[in-house]
Amino acid sequence: MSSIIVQNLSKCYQVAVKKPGLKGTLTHFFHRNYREIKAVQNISFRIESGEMVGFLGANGAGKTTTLKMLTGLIYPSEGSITVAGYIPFRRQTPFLTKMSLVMGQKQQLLWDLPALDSLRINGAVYQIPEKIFQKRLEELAQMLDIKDKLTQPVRKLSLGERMKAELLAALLHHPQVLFLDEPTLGLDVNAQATIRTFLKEYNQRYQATILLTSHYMADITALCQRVLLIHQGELIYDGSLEQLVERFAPYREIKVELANPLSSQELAQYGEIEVLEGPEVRFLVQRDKLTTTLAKILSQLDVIDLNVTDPPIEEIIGRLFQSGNVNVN
Ligand SMILES: Nc1ncnc2c1ncn2[C@@H]1O[C@H](COP(=O)(O)OP(=O)(O)OP(=O)(O)O)[C@@H](O)[C@H]1O
Repeated sequence: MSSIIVQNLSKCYQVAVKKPGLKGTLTHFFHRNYREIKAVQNISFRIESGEMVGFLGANGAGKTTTLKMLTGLIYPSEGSITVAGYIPFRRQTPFLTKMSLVMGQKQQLLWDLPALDSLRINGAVYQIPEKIFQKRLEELAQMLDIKDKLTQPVRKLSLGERMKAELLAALLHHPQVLFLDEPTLGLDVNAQATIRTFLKEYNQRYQATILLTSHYMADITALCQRVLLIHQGELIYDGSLEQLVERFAPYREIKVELANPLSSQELAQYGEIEVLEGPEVRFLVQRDKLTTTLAKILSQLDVIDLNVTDPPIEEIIGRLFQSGNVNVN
């Protein structure tokens, strides 16, 4: 069953344009000129219940705008959305109890109070009975390993601890659909990994549908088999991450350990030399030339060890962000 259905969704922002200087300010006061920003343009996709999908795009591509429309914070200019069977911008109570939005750069916990107080407020807002509240608190705090920090004022928590407490607050009412906008932003590698493990466990334990944006590809590769790629407001890819990498990694890396070192002149015929250190050499080879190059290396050189790897995924995605040159499946 589809948990999120988006059809021909668009969002245009009207932005007032003001000329510089006093004259510009006065003119602007009496007569405003507007410019249109097409933040999201005619995008359609479906996400099944329990799926965890990555939402990728460069800065300003339209991710947050889409998430805001999916959670009913802003109206779409055109198109339709259904989330857990509801139309988000109507903001009906049953809809609000079925979903949650966590933004890495915004917080809902009250700064000067212990997180537990904010959690209690959320418990009351969502009308969670005391027994269930205690049970969920215990369970989520344990999964997030944050129990002993909940009585401390939020301002005294580290960034990672605060993010864990934010997630706890967002999940107390057990939403079926979870929207995450950069949940690991600014966290160190260990804290990122903890959040990732938690999200995976939460998704599996409660079959929650999760749509996640992150600029850290490690989050996406660890959590999402499927990705949506948005470029200048348009959906340019909807499919598996694996296929995306397969199709758009233009070259592969061959790492070879030779029995005897050879000069770069002798090795140049096998591919572009990336690194040459004694008997170890790394070549960059076009994907379509991989098999012939491997055969040539193995038949002509005295090889002790050889392995083939893809270029880093950040590099592939970064290139796609720049070119936007992908066709939607
Ligand atoms: N409230 C707004 N008024 C006018 N323009 C806006 C508004 N919010 C976003 N935009 C513009 O819409 C476009 C999409 O912005 P959006 O925040 O959705 O991108 P994003 O993919 O989330 O980027 P980032 O990764 O930097 O957060 C950008 O050009 C942005 O400047």
